[in-house]
Amino acid sequence: MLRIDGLSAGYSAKPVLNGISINVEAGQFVAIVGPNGAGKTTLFKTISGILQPSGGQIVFGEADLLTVPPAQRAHLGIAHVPEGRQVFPSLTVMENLEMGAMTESGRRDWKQNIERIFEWLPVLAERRGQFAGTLSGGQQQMLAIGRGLASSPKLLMLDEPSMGLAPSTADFIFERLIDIRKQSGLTMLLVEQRVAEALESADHGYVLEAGRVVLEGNNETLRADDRVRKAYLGM
Ligand SMILES: Nc1ncnc2c1ncn2[C@@H]1O[C@H](COP(=O)(O)OP(=O)(O)OP(=O)(O)O)[C@@H](O)[C@H]1O
Repeated sequence: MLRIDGLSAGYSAKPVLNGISINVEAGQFVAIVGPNGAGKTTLFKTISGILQPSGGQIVFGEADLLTVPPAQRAHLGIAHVPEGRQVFPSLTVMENLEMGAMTESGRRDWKQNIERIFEWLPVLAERRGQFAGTLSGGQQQMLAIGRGLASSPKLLMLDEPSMGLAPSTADFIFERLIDIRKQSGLTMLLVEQRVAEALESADHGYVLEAGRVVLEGNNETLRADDRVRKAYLGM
């Protein structure tokens, strides 16, 4: 579904991604893990078109994504749940979800989508009339995920959904993601600093360090890898 080949990107004179290659098959849950500053958010910005890469290729389905204007990428089926949630604080929960349904498929599937989103994330149904800015961090994260789902995406990209959340709340979010994926078969791409949780949730993973993929494998292989165990799992 998504093929990234030799991608390089950065900010002005600062290179961040150095020729990385990543594959996401339809229906897969792929996690990209790595330390602070490794380039995870930069990678997502490049996929959604916020940042123009300096080299490489991104193919989504049949489309050469780098020739598609950023706003059109959402219509192709890419939903980006950004780092730090970025919900619209002065809009209600329902209005935030409606903002997510601005794509053609989101508008078409709205009735069915909203029912499923409320089923998967019931707190959004309970608080549908509440201003998003008054929600807790965990609730805002669920709203950001719900807004992504409301666009009826083919690929849901999640940038550090656990950021700034208490471990128990983060665990709850990961459980919801596993459940949503199981029930919908949706393709998901996650970037995370919480390596253990990310590799438990996903079926395939990449370790990104200083803008390079240093390891790749299915979640079992990565969790058993000595380097991953020492550097990221505290073993
Ligand atoms: N707008 C920007 N301008 C210049 N440098 C930036 C910008 N955004 C990020 N960087 C730098 O690019 C590098 C990679 O940042 P990025 O946010 O992609 O890393 P990350 O792996 O997502 O880390 P984190 O988990 O801290 O978000 C870092 O050194 C960061 O300081």
